[in-house]
Amino acid sequence: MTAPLLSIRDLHLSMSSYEGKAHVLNGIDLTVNRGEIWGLVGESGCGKSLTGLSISQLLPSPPADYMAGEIMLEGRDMLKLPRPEVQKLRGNRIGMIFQDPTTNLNPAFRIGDQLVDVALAAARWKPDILDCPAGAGKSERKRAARRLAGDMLERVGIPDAGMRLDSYPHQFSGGMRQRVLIAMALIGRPDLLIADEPTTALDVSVQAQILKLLKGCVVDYDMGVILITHNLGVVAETCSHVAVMYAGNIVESGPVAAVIEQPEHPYTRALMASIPTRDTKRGMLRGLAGSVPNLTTPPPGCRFAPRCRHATTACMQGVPAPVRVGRDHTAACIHAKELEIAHV
Ligand SMILES: Nc1ncnc2c1ncn2[C@@H]1O[C@H](COP(=O)(O)OP(=O)(O)OP(=O)(O)O)[C@@H](O)[C@H]1O
Repeated sequence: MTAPLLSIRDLHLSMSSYEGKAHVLNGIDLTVNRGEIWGLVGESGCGKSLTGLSISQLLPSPPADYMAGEIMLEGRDMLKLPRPEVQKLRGNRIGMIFQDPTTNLNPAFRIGDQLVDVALAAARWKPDILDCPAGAGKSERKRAARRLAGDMLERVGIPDAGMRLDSYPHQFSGGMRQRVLIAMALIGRPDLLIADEPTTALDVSVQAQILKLLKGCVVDYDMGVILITHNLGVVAETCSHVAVMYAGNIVESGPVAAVIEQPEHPYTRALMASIPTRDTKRGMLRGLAGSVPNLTTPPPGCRFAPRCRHATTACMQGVPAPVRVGRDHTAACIHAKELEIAHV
């Protein structure tokens, strides 16, 4: 049997700050296969971005301290590999897209030059992405990288791609800049793409185009994707699977259809109930009371218990293990089964 593309097991991460050590990831388990788009959702501060940054090993240590666990990328543990090996895997296996395209493109350089630089760097690990003979000289490689940059811009839907290579970032709209970042992330043909809030800064029609583009790329490039978002609507539209995070734990995970249609963890239900729908009456929107706990001094047991209307003293006894509530569908709640019955 081949190893999954990504397998995270029991990952514990703490971050040091002036307040002390915050236990920001508290036993994360996540498996991503090729062809799957996993949505990582939860309120602000639940550990979504830190999970993404941990996979690509982009957190400096200190303040980051991996206390336990493993992050296996096709069978190789990112936490145990020597630094140059990690850089190599990050360079040729993992692509990343961040939220703000303005800060991730250099305003002083033409779009084409920035894409060419990324293509040439990626070709160090994967020479075959450049369509030129082995042993080609510097200028031939650069011409091939520019051809590839033009192809990628076209692939992500930039009109007149060849000409737009000479534009500067400020000459592009926000949606076009985000497409450039997607082209940049895909140019090295990564196996895993981590997209952290890639459409939050964009209007809804551009957001829909970008998400459609991502879905197409998963099929074309046979990648796995982790899409970090606050928006359950985006997850429902785009993802095949979802992991709901709360205060450093994955509290529910499974196929999108199962989790969205039959959420089993009280936190997921509360998140779903806070989404306005056509039927939501004025003044009737149910927000989620309270806030994510301070992770330097988290509550004992289930971290959601202080905000949960179903909590009992048993919930304070230990971190609940995920229980199976459906096919490939788990919820980390000791009351999940009984609540499921009450819910039907
Ligand atoms: N460099 C850091 N030093 C100390 N604590 C940090 C650091 N970065 C993040 N944290 C803490 O880790 C927790 C998780 O942060 P993270 O950015 O992963 O949350 P998130 O779910 O992605 O939130 P958002 O949706 O707002 O981006 C938060 O409590 C945050 O304050």
